Amino acid sequence: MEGISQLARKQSDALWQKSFKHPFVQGIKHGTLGLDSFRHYIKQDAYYVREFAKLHGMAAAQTDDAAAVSKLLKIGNGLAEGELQLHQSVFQALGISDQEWEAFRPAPDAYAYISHLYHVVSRGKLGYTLAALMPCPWLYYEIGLQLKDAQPQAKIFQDWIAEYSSEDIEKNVLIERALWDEASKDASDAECHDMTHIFLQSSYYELRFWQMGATLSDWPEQEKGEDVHDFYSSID
Ligand SMILES: Cc1ncc(CO)c(N)n1
Repeated sequence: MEGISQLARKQSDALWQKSFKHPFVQGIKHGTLGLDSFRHYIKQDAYYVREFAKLHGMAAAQTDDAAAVSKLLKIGNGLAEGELQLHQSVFQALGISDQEWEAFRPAPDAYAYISHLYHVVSRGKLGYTLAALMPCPWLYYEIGLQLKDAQPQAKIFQDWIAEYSSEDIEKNVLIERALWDEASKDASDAECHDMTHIFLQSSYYELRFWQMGATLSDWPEQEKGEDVHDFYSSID
């Protein structure tokens, strides 16, 4: 029988294809992405991954199966250690100072994605939680597969590709898919429908994350004298 993970992946395929083709992803592959875009993205992503690691602790609290608790905490710990290391080396390469990081606030799209994850996790059901969390490692794993033979000139892009084409990410995807399929094996049709929708929502936020990087989108900065009227002019 087809598990929930396979069903959700199929239903989100059109959105995933948009991520694969996104100019931000293609720009990393070909080494043509502007460093200002990557810089914006990587700060948002350092915030994202830190919260994502914390969310694994909350996911672990939603099961009494000791093996599942251990797997989720281990993945969360790996995220906190491994990926944050990448972020730190990239921060250094891009000259992002401690002071700049202290002043950092998540942009609307990063904030919305993380808020969505906390919202779903707060429902307290592991199946729903994994539906929300899974597009993150899984989409990046598939992007890693597609980019692994690319040789962009910049070392930061090479390192980024290496991170997401590692065996670790593949293992994590398989472990979490199995946990999700198992947690959902007795789910009703309505619950399956909810979970595939949650997976689709996260997939949509993944797409927005690339777009946020590509367009440098952020809150209007009144402190810097940015004209808030300009910011809203397209809405009037
Ligand atoms: C936004 C986002 N999604 C997924 C991953 C994969 O860990 C990441 N680093 N950032």
